[in-house]
Amino acid sequence: MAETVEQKQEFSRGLEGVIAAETKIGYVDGINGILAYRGYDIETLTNQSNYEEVSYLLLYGKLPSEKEYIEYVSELKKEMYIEDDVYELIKKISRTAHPMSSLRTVVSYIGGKDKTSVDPDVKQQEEIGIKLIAKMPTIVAAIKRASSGEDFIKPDPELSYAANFFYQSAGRKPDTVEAKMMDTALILHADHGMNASTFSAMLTISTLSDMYSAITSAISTLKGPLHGGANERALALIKETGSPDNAEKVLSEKMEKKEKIMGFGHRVYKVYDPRAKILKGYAEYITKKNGQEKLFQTATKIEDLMVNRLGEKGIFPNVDFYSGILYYSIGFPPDVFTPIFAVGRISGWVARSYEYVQNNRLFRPRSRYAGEKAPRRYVPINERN
Ligand SMILES: CC(=O)SCCNC(=O)CCNC(=O)[C@H](O)C(C)(C)COP(=O)(O)OP(=O)(O)OC[C@H]1O[C@@H](n2cnc3c(N)ncnc32)[C@H](O)[C@@H]1OP(=O)(O)O
Ligand SMILES: O=C([O-])CC(=O)C(=O)O
Repeated sequence: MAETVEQKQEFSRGLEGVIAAETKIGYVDGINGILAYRGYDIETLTNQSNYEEVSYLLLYGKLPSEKEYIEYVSELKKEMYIEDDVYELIKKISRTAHPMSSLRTVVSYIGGKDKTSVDPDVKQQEEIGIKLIAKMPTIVAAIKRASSGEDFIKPDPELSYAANFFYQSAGRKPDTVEAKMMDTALILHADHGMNASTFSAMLTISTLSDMYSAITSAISTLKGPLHGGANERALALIKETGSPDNAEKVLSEKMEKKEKIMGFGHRVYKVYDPRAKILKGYAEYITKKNGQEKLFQTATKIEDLMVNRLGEKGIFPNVDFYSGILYYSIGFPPDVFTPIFAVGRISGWVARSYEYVQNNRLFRPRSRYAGEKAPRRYVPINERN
């Protein structure tokens, strides 16, 4: 019998190193620690731009003119509201669900209300994507408030994307530094190559399913602790450690049990994640300002020990290690950290899914069969032991 593709080809566990798409959106250099969106490095964008502009850049491939910027922002403001039944749903499910599960359900529900999701053409996929970029902060803030038993706060059209998210979540307007920190965190999370959740969105849209479904898939994928879910667990580790003096003992116990240390390691970066460097600076600033220095000192002690032990293997803090301290210090509960990641990542999910579907080819890898050889003799039920 002729050899099949599965028998002939080497396979890559977890698709490591496999290049499955071409993109003009974002560039990740895991050896030199570089992350750039459309050619602009993240250090420049976080210093000089804002989330709305970065979102436009990811979607349309260029920085907007003043007119394009005003139009894009007003489109986001027009679409940022959610309806009363969505608030009701959020109230109901937030009694028991983790905020990431609520987010997944809410995006799916909104998709069910939108008739364009039935059989969208490519242009409609983009329009749905922009609606979701606009609504994401409103949805996540509402989930945060419902889970904490607080009343909802509607969006304020006078505020920027990041400030509005903060305002609806916290119930007060951010000061200038808080607004800048939130904006920076959202920019840093906006896009990151073909990470698992982005791949999940692209995979879904490659079947010509709709953008709501693609984003629902992405949220489901981001939730896991090996991906976006690590930020919540990284803070839990820092809090469990309690003080720098305990770090050695806590890490040794976990590593003896072969537990992964959350917020460390990366499939692509074998050096310090450039996003973690920026977030670490903000985490240091805000913990000092809020009298939570111990949290930061404990985190840096964990970092030092981890880098000493595993730096040679290319294991350093990733984006999820310091983001949690930052969010926590400005008042967000840990189970909302991964939904905040989703607020930032929504632009990348939409941009990459839209880019892909414009030049679509179904994703369909194969797996090597390692089971029993066919044909097996079928044993009737009364003869089986
Ligand atoms: C936004 C993001 O998604 S960033 C990533 C967030 N996830 C985390 O922080 C969870 C912790 N980290 C990890 O689990 C991993 O580093 C991943 C999943 C992110 C990437 O891992 P992979 O490329 O699949 O590497 P893999 O899990 O195979 O690990 C390779 C080796 O490094 C070790 N390693 C990797 N990360 C860690 C870690 N965080 N703690 C301890 N050891 C680690 C593994 O135990 C393995 O060791 P071995 O070769 O002795 O068996
Ligand atoms: O790229 C990855 O695999 C994970 C990651 O850092 C991200 O999605 O931001």
